[in-house]
Amino acid sequence: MPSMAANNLPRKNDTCNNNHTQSIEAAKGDFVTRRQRIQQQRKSLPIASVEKLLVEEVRNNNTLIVVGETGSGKTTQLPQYLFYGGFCRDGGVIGITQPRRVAAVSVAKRVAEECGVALGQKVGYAIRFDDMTSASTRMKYMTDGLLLREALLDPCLSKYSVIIVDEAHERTVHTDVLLGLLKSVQKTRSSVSKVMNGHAQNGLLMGAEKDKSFLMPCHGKKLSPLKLIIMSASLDARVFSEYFGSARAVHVQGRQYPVDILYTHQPESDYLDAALITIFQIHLEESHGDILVFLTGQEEIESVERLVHERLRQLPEGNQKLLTFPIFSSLPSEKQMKVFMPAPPGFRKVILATNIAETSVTIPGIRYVIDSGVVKARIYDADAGIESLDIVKTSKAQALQRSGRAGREGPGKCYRLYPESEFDKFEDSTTPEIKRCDLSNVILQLKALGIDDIAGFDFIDKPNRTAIIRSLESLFLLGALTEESKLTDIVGHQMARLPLEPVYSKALILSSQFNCLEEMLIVVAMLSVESIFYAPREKLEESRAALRCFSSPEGDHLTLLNVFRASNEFVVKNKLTHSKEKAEKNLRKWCKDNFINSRSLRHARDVHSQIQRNVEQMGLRITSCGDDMLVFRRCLAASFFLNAALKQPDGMYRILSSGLMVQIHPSSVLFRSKPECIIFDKLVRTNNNYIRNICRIDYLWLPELAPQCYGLQ
Ligand SMILES: Nc1ncnc2c1ncn2[C@@H]1O[C@H](COP(=O)(O)OP(=O)(O)OP(=O)(O)O)[C@@H](O)[C@H]1O
Repeated sequence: MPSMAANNLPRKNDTCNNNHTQSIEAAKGDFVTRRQRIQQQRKSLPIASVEKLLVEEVRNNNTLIVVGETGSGKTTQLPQYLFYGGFCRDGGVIGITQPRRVAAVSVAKRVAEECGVALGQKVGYAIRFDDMTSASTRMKYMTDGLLLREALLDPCLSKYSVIIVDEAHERTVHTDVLLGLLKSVQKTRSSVSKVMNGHAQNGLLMGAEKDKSFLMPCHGKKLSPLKLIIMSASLDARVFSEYFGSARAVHVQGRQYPVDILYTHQPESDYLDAALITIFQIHLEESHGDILVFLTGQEEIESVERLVHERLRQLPEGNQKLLTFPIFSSLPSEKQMKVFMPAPPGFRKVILATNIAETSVTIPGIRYVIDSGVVKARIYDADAGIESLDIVKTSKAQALQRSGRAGREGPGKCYRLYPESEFDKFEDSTTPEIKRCDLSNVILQLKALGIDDIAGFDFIDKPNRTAIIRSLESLFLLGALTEESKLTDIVGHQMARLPLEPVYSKALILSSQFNCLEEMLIVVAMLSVESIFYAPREKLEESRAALRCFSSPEGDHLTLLNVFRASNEFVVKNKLTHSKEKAEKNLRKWCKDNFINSRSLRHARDVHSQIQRNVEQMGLRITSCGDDMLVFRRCLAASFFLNAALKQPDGMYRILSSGLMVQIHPSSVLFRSKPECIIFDKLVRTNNNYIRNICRIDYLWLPELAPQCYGLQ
């Protein structure tokens, strides 16, 4: 792989700089200083000294793999180099995909600032339900899932001249599907540009030669070949290069600042406690600088947050200047963005994050990283046909990314809460998600893109065959596919349009026939967020009493419905008598009094509005079943029948579709009453196989409502 030596010296003739000279001169005071500092910082990035070389490489190669250390400047700089290198000259857009929303938004903001433009003009972002782009946007940051959805409407991705797939090493399921799709689009566009000089066949052109089923309607558009750049800090360039037909790979050398890595001597039995101790060790002993802690999920983050506050109260006042900021995927975007705001003078910020802050993001002020060494990952048991979220060790690549979040503005330190010998045993890279997840959603999306031969699709890593078959089976049973594995005319297409897990989409579609879509919208929204209830250890009895006020003997779904409706009533009453701010404050208090997680409830309310818009656009009728909850439970049984389970003499449950033995999670309102037959929403594996979100059903409903699965044949 050729290496590009980088030096940190400022260069002459920085094009972007020249273009900005006028605006810099016009600006005053702080603004000028900040702009100058940013431009200085840009020039000192390792990637800056190879700008021209990189632009030449992209000009000469349709596909390029770019590998560079964390913080070398790939994500923020390369799109600008290409913009000024003329790649948008004919109105083409440079699309940069990120695996995560927070990265797409925060990097776009930074690049807009570097270019001295308003966000949404030359530089913009687009994530699900939030489009900050305009006709003049030429550098567009987005999630990889969003670009996949764009491909549904424009299979040739004709507005893009360049697509950069960033953080490809993460190998999320969306990244992998996108890579296969882009490879195909690239071939199609190359043939279109050739054919345009000759003949186009009814505007339909063949995609990848291998994938004969992939016909792409390009409507005789004049298209230039698509430039594709695959980018990452820790990427096995060879795998990607081979996949793209020996594509050229370049390595940008050099990192910005050193990061000291510190390990524990012994393995830690409780990483949460270890994280807490390390936070305070840094806070009390180390010089200024903010702290970023990697944990596995919302529950852990919120419990560490509570413990930090408790310990702070025990410290002398002078040492209490520590502020906590959580960040996890289900936190509303504007709350996520709070982590990027500087701490007030004299205060230190501690950010408690999941792996969503692991790649691409630069959080200003971070000097210390605490890495728990674990992550919550999707694991699919193809034999049982069940996906679960398990806590697993990170890979070396992930550990590297985590430490890379320090040392972006100055030298940093990374505290790994495990011994070095354990790090040596980590896998080099994370197993691609496509090899360990339920494929139903991917298959639905591919089918909607017109790709019928799933096993024949050119995946960089083929998913497990049993997993494909399992997912095809469950989509068939849900009514999304015909026996020939084609998308069904109505249900299949409707399910593909909804941005939800297939079983949730099915529940919404069915509920409109059962006349309980109003209730199902609420329940699907509440199921889409993590932990609505919280039960602090020291107030266990009070929190249980609060839960009893909402709980339904029929199960958790109806309990969640009661919570949502009670909160709605409270909001409506409050809106009449109070200002918006006061009403929101009151709702937070109501949540606190009732041991309800106000963040989660707010997120559920957002999801509810979004999916309500979706179903209205699809023309589904939103009606209510009123007090007839039997209808609603029957609708749940008709949708979640693959998750039906029967009580065994020992109080365990057997999942009917797979035979797997499971237990009701203690947080369920049905934990004690243990009905004979139930449906559940999720399987969580700890030491036991726990099922969560349970609803009581009648066993005899199953052959009636899901004869395709339980019919007597
Ligand atoms: N929002 C920001 N605020 C301050 N500095 C920033 C910001 N975003 C980027 N930078 C600076 O630009 C540098 C390069 O960031 P960039 O995201 O382009 O690097 P990268 O090579 O893509 O790294 P990674 O692979 O870790 O995402 C950072 O190290 C930091 O110094």
